[in-house]
Amino acid sequence: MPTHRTRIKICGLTREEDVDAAVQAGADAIGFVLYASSPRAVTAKRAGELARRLPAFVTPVLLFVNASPEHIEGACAEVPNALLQFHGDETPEACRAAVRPYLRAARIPPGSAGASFDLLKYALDHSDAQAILLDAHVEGYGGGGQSFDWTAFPWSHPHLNASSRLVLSGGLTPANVIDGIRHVRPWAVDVSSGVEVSKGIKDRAKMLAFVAAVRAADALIDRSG
Ligand SMILES: O=C(O)c1ccccc1N[C@@H]1O[C@H](COP(=O)(O)O)[C@@H](O)[C@H]1O
Repeated sequence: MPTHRTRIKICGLTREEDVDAAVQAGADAIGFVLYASSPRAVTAKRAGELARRLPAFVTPVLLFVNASPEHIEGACAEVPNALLQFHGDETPEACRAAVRPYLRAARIPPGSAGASFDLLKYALDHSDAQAILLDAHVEGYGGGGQSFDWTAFPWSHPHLNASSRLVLSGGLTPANVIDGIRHVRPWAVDVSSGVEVSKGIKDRAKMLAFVAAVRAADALIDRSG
């Protein structure tokens, strides 16, 4: 019996058929990118249309990068049950001001520089976030298909892991997600590029393979200790 069921978010969806396929594959959360510079950007109205396809217990996530309070409020009006994801340079105060549950992205520098990122301080500064979403530091803020060094941090620190506050993202694929879960032991994983045909267009077979790999990790990795 698995000791943990890793939650799965699939992000950057733009089409009805991809939303339906992601839900059928077993995603727990579906992300919509409300950042105009992203190739996966959707408008607030479009996010609302797509989110209304989601069944109960599948959470819509609205991703923002340095958005104005008006933009956030307008998008929340379209998707009233959304969890927010702040993926830019937002301060803890700006995140809190949205008065919604949110994920806060931490953008980890590549390679050995990752170890110099003070993740504990970051998590404490953003203690109101439901979870800290770990991503690689890339041009354009995110969605770059790049991984960071998963061995860079003391993941077993009680403030990070025992409180189930980590979401692993950044360059995850069906081929590497088991290894990522083994190293980081996150509450959830988040994928975009790794399940795509092209930016914003998802691949049904890759989404199924990704979910199957996460379930295999859950079966293989003992989280009871
Ligand atoms: O998807 C985007 O275009 C994007 C743009 C700006 C900020 C974040 C973005 N996506 C998020 O980036 C991570 C990692 O994505 P990937 O799997 O490496 O492609 C993920 O949280 C996406 O939600």
